Amino acid sequence: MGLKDKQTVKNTHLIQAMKHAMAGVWTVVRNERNMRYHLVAALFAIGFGWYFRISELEWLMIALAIFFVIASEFANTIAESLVDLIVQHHYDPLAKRVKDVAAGSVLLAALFAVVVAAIIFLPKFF
Ligand SMILES: Nc1ncnc2c1ncn2[C@@H]1O[C@H](COP(=O)(O)OP(=O)(O)OP(=O)(O)O)[C@@H](O)[C@H]1O
Repeated sequence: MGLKDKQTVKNTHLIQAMKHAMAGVWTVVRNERNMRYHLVAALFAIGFGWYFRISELEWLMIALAIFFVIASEFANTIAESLVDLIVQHHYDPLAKRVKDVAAGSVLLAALFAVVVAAIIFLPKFF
């Protein structure tokens, strides 16, 4: 059960809903190249955090940055998919606007993550 089933009615129980949600997560990880870069960056941040024994507050900021980037990438994928569904790959200035703004939100989230990582880790290196 997942993205490939033909269900179009509401989920009837929690397990069914969870399976569809997990299929959604997997489809983003599998299909979005940028998502894989985000996950590698997150693994590095977690590795450095473990190595430098960062504080609880620093872990919270790293977790916030990681989830913010991932959530933005999901929103970006939703926007791209909806645009493609609506315009079917025909050029449309509004489609461009939606996709560019969605991509911009991922860029801003990634910048936030870089700033958080720099504030936490740069002093530990130098
Ligand atoms: N239907 C369209 N009409 C107008 N411009 C489009 C359309 N589809 C894509 N574009 C332009 O091409 C760019 C790339 O679109 P695409 O769907 O490949 O997203 P993407 O760059 O792969 O996003 P990401 O890298 O975040 O996965 C968009 O940001 C937009 O500027």
